Amino acid sequence: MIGGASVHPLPRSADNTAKPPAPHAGGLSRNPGMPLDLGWLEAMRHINRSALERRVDTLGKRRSIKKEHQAAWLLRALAVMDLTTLSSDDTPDRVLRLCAKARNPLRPDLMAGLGIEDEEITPAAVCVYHPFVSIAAEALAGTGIHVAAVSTAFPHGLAPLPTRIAEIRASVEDGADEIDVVIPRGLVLGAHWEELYDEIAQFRAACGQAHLKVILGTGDLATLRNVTLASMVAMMAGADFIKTSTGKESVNATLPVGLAMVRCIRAYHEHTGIHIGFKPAGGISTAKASLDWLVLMNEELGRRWLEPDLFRFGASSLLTDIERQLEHHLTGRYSAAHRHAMA
Ligand SMILES: O=C[C@H](O)COP(=O)(O)O
Repeated sequence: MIGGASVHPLPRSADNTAKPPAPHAGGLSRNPGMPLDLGWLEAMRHINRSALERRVDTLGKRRSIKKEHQAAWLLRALAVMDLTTLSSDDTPDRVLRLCAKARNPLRPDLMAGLGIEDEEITPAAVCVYHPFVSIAAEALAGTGIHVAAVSTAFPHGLAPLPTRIAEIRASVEDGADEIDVVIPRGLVLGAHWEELYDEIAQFRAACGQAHLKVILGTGDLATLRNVTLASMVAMMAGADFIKTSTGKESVNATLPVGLAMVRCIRAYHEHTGIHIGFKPAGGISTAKASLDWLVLMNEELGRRWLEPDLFRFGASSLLTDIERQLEHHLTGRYSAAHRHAMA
């Protein structure tokens, strides 16, 4: 379930320069979904790619994050992270090490240097394949760190529908409270919107109380129009989050695609009053990239969408660079990546 994990300071205003305020503590109700509205889809078809690209170009240029606030933003990036391992050679030991890292993501000397040794700093969730869900759930019990399972024949989504639905149920049964499903990209490429809607609605039902994140596999979708229409269908069908990529496509999360998706989230919110979360994932491995995404969220959707119940990074190696940058912030020096436990 999304919400409830520890939250950390973040800049207050949309100018990306203000000091961190008190943490926000609220949780959210689920997205109940709505009937498939083909007329609304029709109205969303016209995408101005160059306008989106121009907007992305302005991010971070017009208003850069002040140096003295960078550490707070990096801690925010950590707090909204789904710390992920999705490798073919994953083992129970690796997942246990990842969970230990999630419980204590920063070295004690960094925590002390930043003056946050008394705070609970954790990523929002650990994200794993189904066979490791029960191990992660046990290792993270009582921490408030969520357990996310990738599901529905990740990364391609090409197993029979009953198999994919059974996989969701099995992961929920094993203790996952967030389910990251993939869609069959062919349903988007063939404009089979009713079928896509029905599948996602069934995924939503199978999740029960677990929150549903819908991975679009944007690198496979060919056009920003497809990304937009798939985002809208996913939200109408009951997605609590929409997520860019699996990390396995040849094109990962990009800012123009992210911008198109957050504008869909804004449109859905304006139309229904419902807050949908956003999870860029795949290839986000540097602190600098994470700041670009945070600025995008802050400027496009506002501060509310910087909380872990509405924003996540899916990332397997980002934490290592965040630690390095925090160390640099404190000491003016970079240490070797191997000094950081996830390297
Ligand atoms: O959902 C998370 C992604 O699979 C992580 O991708 P990454 O390994 O490129 O960070």
